[in-house]
Amino acid sequence: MGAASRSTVAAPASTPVPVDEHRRAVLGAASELPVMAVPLRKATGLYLADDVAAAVALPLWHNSAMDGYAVRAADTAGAAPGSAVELRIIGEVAAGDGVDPRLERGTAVRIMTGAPVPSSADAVIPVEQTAADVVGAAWAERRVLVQREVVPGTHVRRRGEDAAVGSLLAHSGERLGARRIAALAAAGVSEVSVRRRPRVAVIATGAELHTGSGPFERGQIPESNSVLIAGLLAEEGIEPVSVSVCDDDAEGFAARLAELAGEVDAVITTGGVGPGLHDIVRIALAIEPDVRAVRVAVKPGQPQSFGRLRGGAMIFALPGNPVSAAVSYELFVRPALLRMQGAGRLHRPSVPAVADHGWRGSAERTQVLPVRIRSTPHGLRCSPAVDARGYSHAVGGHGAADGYAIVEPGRGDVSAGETVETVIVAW
Ligand SMILES: Nc1nc2c(c(=O)[nH]1)N[C@H]1C(S)=C(S)[C@@H](COP(=O)(O)OP(=O)(O)OC[C@H]3O[C@@H](n4cnc5c(N)ncnc54)[C@H](O)[C@@H]3O)O[C@H]1N2
Ligand code: MOO
Repeated sequence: MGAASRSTVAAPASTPVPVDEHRRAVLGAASELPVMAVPLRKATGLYLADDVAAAVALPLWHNSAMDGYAVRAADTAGAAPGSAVELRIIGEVAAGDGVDPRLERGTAVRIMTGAPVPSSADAVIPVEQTAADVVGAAWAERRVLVQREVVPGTHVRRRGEDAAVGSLLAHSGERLGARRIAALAAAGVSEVSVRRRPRVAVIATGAELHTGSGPFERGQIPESNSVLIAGLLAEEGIEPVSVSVCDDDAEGFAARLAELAGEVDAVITTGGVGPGLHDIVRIALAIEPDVRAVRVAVKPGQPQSFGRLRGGAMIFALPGNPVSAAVSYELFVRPALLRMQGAGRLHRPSVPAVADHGWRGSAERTQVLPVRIRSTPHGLRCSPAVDARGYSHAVGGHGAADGYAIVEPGRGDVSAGETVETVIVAW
């Protein structure tokens, strides 16, 4: 069936759906992806599907926090500048040494930072707090002068004080960032259970789109939405399996969708969701029973479709206006992709910022305004990165935005000095 014969398909229902309601619907349609075991060192950026316990204690051994002397604290009783206690040095333990020299009364062991503290010692004296060794030919002939009394535990990092064996170091739903991965590596974990990353295809639609560097014939524009969406995915650690640009051929687009629907977990399209004659995405999706066209009460990003294609993949059909596509991705697609990965946190934190300049608000829709955000000693300040009167096309200004101001419907205009909620998306 050609584009013309489908152009009578109804445009999205005209009652706009509030942002929260649409987000709930999108998240409700997103299901978690399968769990797999991966080597810890390959798991950066993935989300845990299980809690993870420390396989070994942290630290693993009582060990020295200083280069110095391992002693029995009781042997230093009475030590003071001017009345030093002399201890006989019976050996040395460096980091990595497996030796466990036995300290008798009045003895000490030269020890390095990180080396296991001998079982019979209970404190470490930093080398700076001792007087020079009396050097002889062998360890047994050396002496150290201690000028300060120490209590048991001094400069000893106790086994398990950071984390006991079996204690939970990470929880299901948490992202494996570098810090978390290092903690698990230190605790002897070598493999983790995670959800796999979504396989995502990106299709930008529009006959005007030119993917080269020009020259541009009248009506053509440089294509940027596929670059945007692929980049946003990459920021989340998702490498799209395919990125394509498709002209306004409804049949070709439908065939491509059918092909992808069995191969990927999600398809993200941009453009072609409006009520125009050539809005082929809306037209092609009209025959999909589980895909819904909606008008969301958001500015920008009103017309969009989402749901599940018959082949199984989720589809997010975003508006073609670049800022509308970016805002829709941020509000709806990103949380859905996170839900698919089993992430515990689906939304970025909202942070208040004071408006440097006022702007025109939106009476009926949630306004998502690209803003530049700056940090001051008195908190965050923000100013519009685009002209708030109309910016869904303003891909240039949007590129300079650090985040979005989220202004609830009905709030009206924002005046300079007022506080607004923002989400930071680039810093
Ligand atoms: N009669 C009506 N017209 C429009 C309505 C409406 O309600 N009634 N809604 C407007 C709104 S709001 C939006 S948003 C757009 C949605 O339209 P489409 O999704 O069909 O987007 P297109 O028409 O394909 O493109 C819109 C705009 O964005 C440019 N674009 C598209 N794709 C790209 C790309 N990959 N890279 C760069 N720029 C792109 C395109 O050239 C257009 O300028 O509909 C309004 N109209
Ligand atoms: O919803 Mo459109 O995205 O306002 O430009």
